[in-house]
Amino acid sequence: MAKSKILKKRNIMILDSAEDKVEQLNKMAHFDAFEKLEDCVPQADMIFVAVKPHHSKSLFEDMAGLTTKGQIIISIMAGVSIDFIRKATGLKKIVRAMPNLPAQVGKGLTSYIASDEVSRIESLTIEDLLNTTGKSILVSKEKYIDASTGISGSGPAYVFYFMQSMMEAALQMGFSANDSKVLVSQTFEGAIELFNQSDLTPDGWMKKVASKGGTTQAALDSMEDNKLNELIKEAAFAAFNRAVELGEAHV
Ligand SMILES: NC(=O)C1=CN([C@@H]2O[C@H](COP(=O)(O)OP(=O)(O)OC[C@H]3O[C@@H](n4cnc5c(N)ncnc54)[C@H](OP(=O)(O)O)[C@@H]3O)[C@@H](O)[C@H]2O)C=CC1
Ligand SMILES: O=C(O)[C@@H]1CCC=N1
Repeated sequence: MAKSKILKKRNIMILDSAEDKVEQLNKMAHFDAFEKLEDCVPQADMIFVAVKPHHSKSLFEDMAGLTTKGQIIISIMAGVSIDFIRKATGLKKIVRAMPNLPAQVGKGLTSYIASDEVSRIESLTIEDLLNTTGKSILVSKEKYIDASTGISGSGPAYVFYFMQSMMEAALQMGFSANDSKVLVSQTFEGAIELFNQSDLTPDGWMKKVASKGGTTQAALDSMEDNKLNELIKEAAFAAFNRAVELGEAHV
C-alpha cells in the first residue's frame, strides 16, 4: 500500500508496541512508525487494525479519547464484528476486511464490507487502497467475511499443505529437495496459469489431464476413495466456523 502511487510519500503511519520494531520500520522509506497511539491515531483519516482478535479489546480501550467522529476503522481481524468495533470505539464508520498473505506480493484477495455510515466515495477510496495489494470483493453481508476467511483468508495455508504433501511424495520417490521444490512449484504455477487463461472449470481441466485408464485417473480415484474433496470442504468450514466463534467471543 505504502509503495502504491495512490498514497503520497509518508502518507502511512504505522504503530507497533515494540520499540525495536518501530526503529526497524522507521529505516524503511515509505512510512513513519510510532510506538505511542497518541502520536499517530489523532492525525489519521483511516485506522487499519491488524492486531490479533484477542488484543482488540485492550487496544480499543487504549484508543479511547484519541479518536474523532469522522475517522474510519478498517479491521482485518478474523471474526471481530462491526458491531463489536462500533461499541468498543464509539466510532460509526467501520470497515471489516479479510485479506490474505499473498497481499505481500501484490497477489492478495481482500473481501470487505462497510457500515452504512461509510460514504460511497470513502468506500471507493478504501477499495482503491485494498486493490494495491491485489484484488478485492465487496460482500453484501458480514457473514461472507467469515465465510471468505475459510476460503481465501486461510486458503493459502491449504495450498501450502497440498504443496508440502506433494513435496514429501517427491522426496520419497528419490528427488532432491531442490528438484522436489521445482517440480511442485512449477506444477502449481502452470495449473493456475491454465485455469486463469480459460473459462474451463477445475473439473474440466482435471479431465484434460486424465487419460482414460492412465496415471492421473489412478491418483484422482485414490483421492475420491479417500473422500479428499469432503475433507477439504470440511477444513474450509472449520475455518469459517472458527471465525464465527472468534466473533462470538467479542460481543
Ligand atoms: N496472517 C494472515 O494471513 C492473516 C491475518 N489476518 C488477521 O490479521 C491480524 C494479525 O494477524 P498476524 O499478522 O497473523 O499476527 P501477528 O501476531 O504477526 O501480528 C500482530 C501484530 O500486532 C502487534 N500488536 C499487538 N498488540 C498491539 C498493540 N496494542 N498496539 C500495537 N501493536 C500491537 C504485534 O506486535 P508484537 O509482536 O510486538 O506483540 C504484532 O506485530 C489478526 O487479527 C488476523 O486475524 C487476516 C488475514 C490474513
Ligand atoms: O489464522 C488466522 O486466524 C488468520 C485469519 C486468516 C488467516 N490467518
